[in-house]
Amino acid sequence: MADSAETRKLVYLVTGGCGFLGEHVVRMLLQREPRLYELRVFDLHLGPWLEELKTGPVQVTAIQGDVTQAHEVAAAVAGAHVVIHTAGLVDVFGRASPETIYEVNVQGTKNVIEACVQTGTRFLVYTSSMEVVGPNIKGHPFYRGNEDTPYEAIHRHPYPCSKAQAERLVLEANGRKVHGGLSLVTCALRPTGIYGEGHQIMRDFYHQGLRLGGRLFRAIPASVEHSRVYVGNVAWMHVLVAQELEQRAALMGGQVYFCYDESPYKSYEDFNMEFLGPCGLRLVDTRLLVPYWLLMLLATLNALLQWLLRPLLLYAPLLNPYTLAVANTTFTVSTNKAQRHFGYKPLFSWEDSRTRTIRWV
Ligand SMILES: NC(=O)C1=CN([C@@H]2O[C@H](COP(=O)(O)OP(=O)(O)OC[C@H]3O[C@@H](n4cnc5c(N)ncnc54)[C@H](O)[C@@H]3O)[C@@H](O)[C@H]2O)C=CC1
Ligand SMILES: CC(C)CCC[C@@H](C)[C@H]1CC[C@H]2[C@@H]3[C@H](O)CC4=CC(=O)CC[C@]4(C)[C@H]3CC[C@]12C
Repeated sequence: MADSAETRKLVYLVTGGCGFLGEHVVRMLLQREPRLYELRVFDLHLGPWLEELKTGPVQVTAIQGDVTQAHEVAAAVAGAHVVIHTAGLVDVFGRASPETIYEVNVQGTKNVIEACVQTGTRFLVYTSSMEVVGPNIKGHPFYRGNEDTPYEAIHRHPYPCSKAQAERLVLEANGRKVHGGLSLVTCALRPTGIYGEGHQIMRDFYHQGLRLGGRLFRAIPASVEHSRVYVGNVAWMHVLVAQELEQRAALMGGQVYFCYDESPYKSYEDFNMEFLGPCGLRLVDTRLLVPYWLLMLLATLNALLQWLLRPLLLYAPLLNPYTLAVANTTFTVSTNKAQRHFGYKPLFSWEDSRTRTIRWV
């Protein structure tokens, strides 16, 4: 019954649908949204894996496009019931210029909102980030916080600034009249650091460990805790929000939700070792910590080198003053808002999430 042509009526658009998170959202929609008729996957770079999805009962339409181009976005949005906007430039390493980051993350989001308004699309789910809140430039810890926890959210880095601006635009757009006279319903999801199949930085750490003879050196004290969330659960939350937004518009419209699951609070490195350990790497004697002053010196040196070498080549290592500050500041989330508002429960247990990630690494 769920698969019959009459029940399949909805058109979804996923921007950034070929990214790390976007691919999981796309696959999750195909598995868990029985009302789906057409799924539009919009991305600057389309993945070859999309081809295999085209043989199923849902019409999968691959759209190669750029969110900074308003006309391309409007064409993709026209006729969609729901837009899940995950496209973004995730760059905390100085690979792209601040202008490009703003262009994609802020202007791109403006284009998506305006396209919804012009074409009459009513439901918009935005992938925001915990970085919209923190860690802030003062390095204040955010310990077991929720969506209402007071925190001085002050940033200088272009990535969190751009995500914060884009999130504000999305939330302010809630209630705007769209073409046809109905109201736009928007909400924003704030994942903490996402991990899982396709998490490139995890692979980079793995390869670095192999180059160092199977060892990694602890840089961040084990007492600095981070919340992390499995990509499958983040995708599931997006799908659930998209499904519930119409029925619960008054409650959910204009709201933000942290993405959370049962993944344990750990330091960035200890958490990564949950996956890299079973793959044969070890964190060298946990009492031997690289001194903070040395890390800061290296991070500053990296930033200087990046600036000096910019005219010649792109030097963008993982360690810079910003990533060091993020990695070195406790940021943990403890909330049940998503459960209270739209019945979210993680689809994948910690054990499942761990096993799937290890298999992938
Ligand atoms: N990876 C993480 O830990 C977290 C990610 N996020 C957010 O989740 C979203 C997805 O991030 P990831 O999947 O990790 O990144 P990703 O880089 O793997 O995916 C982003 C996708 O957006 C596409 N894209 C970039 N610029 C575009 C443009 N101008 N037009 C169309 N498509 C464009 C890319 O081609 C890519 O496929 C982003 O909005 C990011 O800010 C939020 C919190 C944590
Ligand atoms: C060797 C260093 C001491 C450790 C470097 C670790 C960093 C590369 C990563 C530490 C924390 C990560 C960020 C965090 O998980 C939150 C994020 C949210 C986003 O929206 C995008 C990704 C990221 C900024 C993530 C990026 C890598 C870290 C800075």
